[in-house]
Amino acid sequence: MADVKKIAVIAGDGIGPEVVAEAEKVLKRTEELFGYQFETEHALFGGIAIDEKGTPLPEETLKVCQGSDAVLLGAVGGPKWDNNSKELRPETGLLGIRKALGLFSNIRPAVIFDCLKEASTLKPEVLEGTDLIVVRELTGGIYFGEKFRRETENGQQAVDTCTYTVAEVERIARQAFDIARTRRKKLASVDKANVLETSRLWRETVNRIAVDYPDVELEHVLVDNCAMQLLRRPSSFDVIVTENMFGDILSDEAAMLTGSIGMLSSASLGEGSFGLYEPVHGSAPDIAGQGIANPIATILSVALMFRLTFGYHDAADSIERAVKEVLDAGHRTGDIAVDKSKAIGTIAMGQLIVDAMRK
Ligand SMILES: NC(=O)c1ccc[n+]([C@@H]2O[C@H](COP(=O)([O-])OP(=O)(O)OC[C@H]3O[C@@H](n4cnc5c(N)ncnc54)[C@H](O)[C@@H]3O)[C@@H](O)[C@H]2O)c1
Ligand SMILES: CC(C)[C@H](C(=O)O)[C@@H](O)C(=O)O
Ligand SMILES: [Mg+2]
Repeated sequence: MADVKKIAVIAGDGIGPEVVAEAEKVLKRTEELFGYQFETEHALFGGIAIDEKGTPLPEETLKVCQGSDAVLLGAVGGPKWDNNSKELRPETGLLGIRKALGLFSNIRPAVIFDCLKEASTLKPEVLEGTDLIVVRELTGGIYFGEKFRRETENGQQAVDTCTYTVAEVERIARQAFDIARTRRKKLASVDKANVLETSRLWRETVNRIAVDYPDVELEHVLVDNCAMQLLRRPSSFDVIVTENMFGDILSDEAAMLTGSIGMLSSASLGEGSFGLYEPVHGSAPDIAGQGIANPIATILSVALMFRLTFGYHDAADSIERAVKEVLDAGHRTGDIAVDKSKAIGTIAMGQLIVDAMRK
């Protein structure tokens, strides 16, 4: 019997449905070319789920994800829901789904396509050879610590708590070391150990785990310095491992090395092969509905799904080669176009990539 892979598709808000539609065409083309079989099931998530179901993460959406081999996610959020209470925010649904599915590790590769060097705001010679992965801890830290407000004699006070346990740091550190082992064997652990207690625990724990990985060169970098070094010497980084909020910020910064946040894919993983795949970017309300969003981050997220969850390396290679070919041929969406007047739209870019896929 054919091995049919179940994929939950949660397109979300803003440009989410626009870029996910192109990624679904890539799934279809993969079936035709390679004979793999996918069964997709769509579910409501984010702002649209708040509007239609009264909650950003409906129970049935979670069930669809839990009953699938992988999840393909677009993006959530938008001004319409920005003033809602915490429970009725699309972003709360995103944190909820990551936690509920046990996705503690978020892999965000930033790879430079040679032909896009001129699209970056950095000088081409600084970018030369840049190929890094941010491994972001995804279910701990200040995102998930206790939050509340209280009245004080100086008025209202808001509290966000940052916590990490040794076990939480250990599992993400091991994963980052394992990834580094398959690459250039360099790991930068990023923290703020000069100020934060969670960072001191982070550093101690990473140092302890490092003993099991003598072949991997480890450096500790303070987060403010890392933000600067990423622009100064991006090619010297191989794998960067860091806590939740630092990883959020540094991965958006790393996106600009590649020319646009519209290029950055991601995988969120737990203990097994199950994964949630999404572009690093958000719902981009400023361009939503115009058909101009770059679908490449989402399409490359499908390639990551093939590699990391399904082991379909031939299909992943095909997608990545197709993206490179289309870019090499000079096709650009507005975010990566030097000459904006020649930019093509989301659907045109998606179709070019689908057409360039080969066995
Ligand atoms: N994973 C997610 O679902 C996710 C991630 C980040 C932000 N968000 C949410 O998205 C909303 C907008 O956030 P933001 O504006 O800070 O970040 P954003 O990533 O949505 O947009 C930042 C900038 O990048 C551009 N951009 C993003 N993706 C693009 C693409 N594929 N092609 C071309 N240009 C692209 C946008 O037009 C915008 O100018 C907020 O509600 C935020 O909470 C969601
Ligand atoms: C939308 C938001 C909650 C999310 C995060 O901070 O994790 C986003 O910025 C991301 O990078 O996936
Ligand atoms: Mg982010």
